[in-house]
Amino acid sequence: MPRLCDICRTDRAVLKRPKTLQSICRPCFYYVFETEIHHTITSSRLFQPGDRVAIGASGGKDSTVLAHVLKTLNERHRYGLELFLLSIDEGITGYRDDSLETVKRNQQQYDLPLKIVSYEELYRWSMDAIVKEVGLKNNCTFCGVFRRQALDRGAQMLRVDHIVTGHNADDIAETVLMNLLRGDVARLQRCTEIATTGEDGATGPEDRIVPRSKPFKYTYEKEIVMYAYFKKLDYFSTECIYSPNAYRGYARTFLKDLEAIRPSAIIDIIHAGEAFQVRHGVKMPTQGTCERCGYIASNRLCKACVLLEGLNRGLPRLGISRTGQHRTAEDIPAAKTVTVTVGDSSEVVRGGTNVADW
Ligand SMILES: Nc1ncnc2c1ncn2[C@@H]1O[C@H](COP(=O)(O)OP(=O)(O)OP(=O)(O)O)[C@@H](O)[C@H]1O
Repeated sequence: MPRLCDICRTDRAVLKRPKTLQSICRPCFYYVFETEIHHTITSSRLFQPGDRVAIGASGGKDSTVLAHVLKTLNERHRYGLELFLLSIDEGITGYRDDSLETVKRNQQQYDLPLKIVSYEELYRWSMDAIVKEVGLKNNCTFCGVFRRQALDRGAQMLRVDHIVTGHNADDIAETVLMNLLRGDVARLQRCTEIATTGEDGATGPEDRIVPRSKPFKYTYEKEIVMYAYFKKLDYFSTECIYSPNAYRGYARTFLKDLEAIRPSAIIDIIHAGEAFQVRHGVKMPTQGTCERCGYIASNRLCKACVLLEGLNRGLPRLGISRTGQHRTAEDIPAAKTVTVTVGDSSEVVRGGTNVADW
């Protein structure tokens, strides 16, 4: 006798929900997945009716599912949002050029306006050129700092009120662990915030900063992969060719091991991060404005301007702190894989790739 769905008790269960381990049918999975995100959006009051919202669209599974779900919820619950896709072209041949083709197809599929902003036009440096200069080591520092600012600049060009990104619960729990292990109290305090108004969550001058939020804050990566698979969404699943972010790799492997024993570990770590409070009197960095470009900065110059100056002066190591160092690809302890259970079998997928094998 087929097992019935733990939620509706009517249809046949076809998947095990990664977050709760319930056996459920496909319609109930869509319903709980979308409804939890709707609840996150409304309980955190992320948007106002009439808001223009840019979805940070990389073509990957998270932002593709985000575009799909946000469009669905916007229509279903009449949020009254005007949605845009905003893509940053970092200039990584064989990776971003391919994923941007996916975003262009998503633009047609979801009928949303698309804006692409490139590092080349903003900084006169592509990541291909930066990697030639700095090598694989440390390149993620440049890419991350430039992308944060590029998203902000793109959002200003689109004149949107808000940016949303596809950061999911796993990403946030990993970040909590990383900040804890590094003893980075300032970031630990703000990395669980669902909405931020500036770089790394700091508050900056309002005219410079576009508010940013993470509607997938409580959404498990495994469920995002399942949703994309069952809905047959068109997404790009190759890992970045320059992404040797070893430290996050260790945190990720640890988190996946914990999740395998106890699925609630991801949410528990986020809740622990949310409850974290810094003792009164602990010195925290203060935010000001970059003297050169006007973007928010905790020093005289913002991080992007310091890195750019290093590149332009032929001193690419300028501005790279010890904690910002990354290792080479060989140092990554585990590939970015996701194990999901459909029916009776478990499958390991890389970045949510071979879901077609299920
Ligand atoms: N090049 C980009 N252009 C626009 N938004 C981006 C870009 N890269 C990342 N983002 C945004 O930041 C989020 C987290 O990015 P990250 O690099 O961690 O990718 P990811 O976890 O693989 O997500 P995705 O599956 O959407 O690529 C993405 O979901 C997306 O919203």
